[in-house]
Amino acid sequence: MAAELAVHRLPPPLSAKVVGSFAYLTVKDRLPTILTKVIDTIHRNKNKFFEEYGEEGIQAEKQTISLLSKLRNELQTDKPVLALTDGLPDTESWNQYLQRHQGSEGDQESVSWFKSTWLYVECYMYRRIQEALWLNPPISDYDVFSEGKTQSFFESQQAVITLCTHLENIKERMQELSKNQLLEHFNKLLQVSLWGNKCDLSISAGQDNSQKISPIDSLRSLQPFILVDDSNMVWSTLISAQTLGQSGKITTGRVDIVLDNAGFELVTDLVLADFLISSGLTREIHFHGKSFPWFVSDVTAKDFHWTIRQTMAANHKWMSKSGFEWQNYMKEGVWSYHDHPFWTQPHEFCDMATDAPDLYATLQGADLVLFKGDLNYRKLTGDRDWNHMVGFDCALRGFGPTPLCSLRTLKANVQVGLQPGQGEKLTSQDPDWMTSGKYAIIQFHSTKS
Ligand SMILES: O=P(O)(O)OC[C@H]1O[C@](O)(CO)[C@@H](O)[C@@H]1O
Ligand SMILES: [Mn+2]
Repeated sequence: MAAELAVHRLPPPLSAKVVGSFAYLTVKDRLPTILTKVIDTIHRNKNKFFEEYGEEGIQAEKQTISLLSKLRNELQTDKPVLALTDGLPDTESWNQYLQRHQGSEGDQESVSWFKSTWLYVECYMYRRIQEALWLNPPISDYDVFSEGKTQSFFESQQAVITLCTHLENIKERMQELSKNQLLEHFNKLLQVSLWGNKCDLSISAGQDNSQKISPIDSLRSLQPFILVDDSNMVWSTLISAQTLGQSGKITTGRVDIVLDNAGFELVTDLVLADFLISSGLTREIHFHGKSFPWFVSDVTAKDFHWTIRQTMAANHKWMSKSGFEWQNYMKEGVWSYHDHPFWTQPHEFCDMATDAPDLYATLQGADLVLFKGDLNYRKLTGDRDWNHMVGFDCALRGFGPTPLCSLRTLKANVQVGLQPGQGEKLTSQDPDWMTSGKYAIIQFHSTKS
């Protein structure tokens, strides 16, 4: 890997300072659009705040909107990024990160929305939204993105029912399935979880993203759009995590799923996780979500538990049966939900071992970690402008707590581990292949690099 890095000088992180780049268009257009939608959402809920909190609620609504309008102006006029003032547990680490970014001379101007790195300013925007709410109790814990996330769930009901019915059919016959049949079902549900990632609200700045067609029937037609498919490595990692105990009983491994979006995507992850447990392939699943609302549609603890409750309450027997099963897994500790602050900070994952050694150690306890989505891929690879043929292990720059796999639909112009000529061919066929969400990867890395 070191040799490869020597050959491929470390490319710069993507930044909006490159006029016309995808980062530039995101910072110039999409982030202000998202902020405007947040302001509109808060304004639209003004009466709700009044009903719940009286005059205080109105004051808080007004104050929050003025803070967010100020934030939008800073963003649109490329002002210096400001230190956080809300005194939350992570405020210090955010402000230290900003100081490091400003360099020793404390050059404030150099860290502005269009001059700094895209990954940093985009993460920072969501943390500033949190600050605006946090500074204005009693609406501090209002989730400005909840309407979009719940809508994505409700509008995907048909697909959810199809998925839960499909899972039920497998579970009914689980004992008689051959290993090949098990592998086939695994590959299908891995791909369903992969394509569930198309449904994220930040890329569409909140536009409709519900899943309308059958998630199973569409797999065959989507197959050609998977640019890297290491699913066989994922399968063999699961199998090799199984050990034969003294008593002749097979014990299986632990899989961690670093979640991305709520709504339909979360259901696809829960279905995959249920299959891993009910097939006996895995003994335990740790889910990792966000500790506050993030990138419009990312999963918070509230979303996670709400989704299980909603599935239980469905008036479709296989859907509600799945929901009760999932609640049971949580109760028994077979499944657990975690939300370390690191996931809502701007760090590249190669810094995790130093910046969040406790989280790194947690992930080392898993036999496999699945990273869902585009933002996680950007952080795995440092959001850098890599040559597409650079190896995934090289781009990870030493991050490797345990064998890992990225399940990602491409929504940002970062992609490594392609074959010679593959990137060029895609660019000639489909110029937006890196950002349209049409293409995907199942990209694996074992720690034995
Ligand atoms: O929900 P996902 O798959 O992480 O997608 C979020 C991505 O969408 C974008 O907002 C699109 O540019 C990226 O900034 C971000 O990485
Ligand atoms: Mn997301």
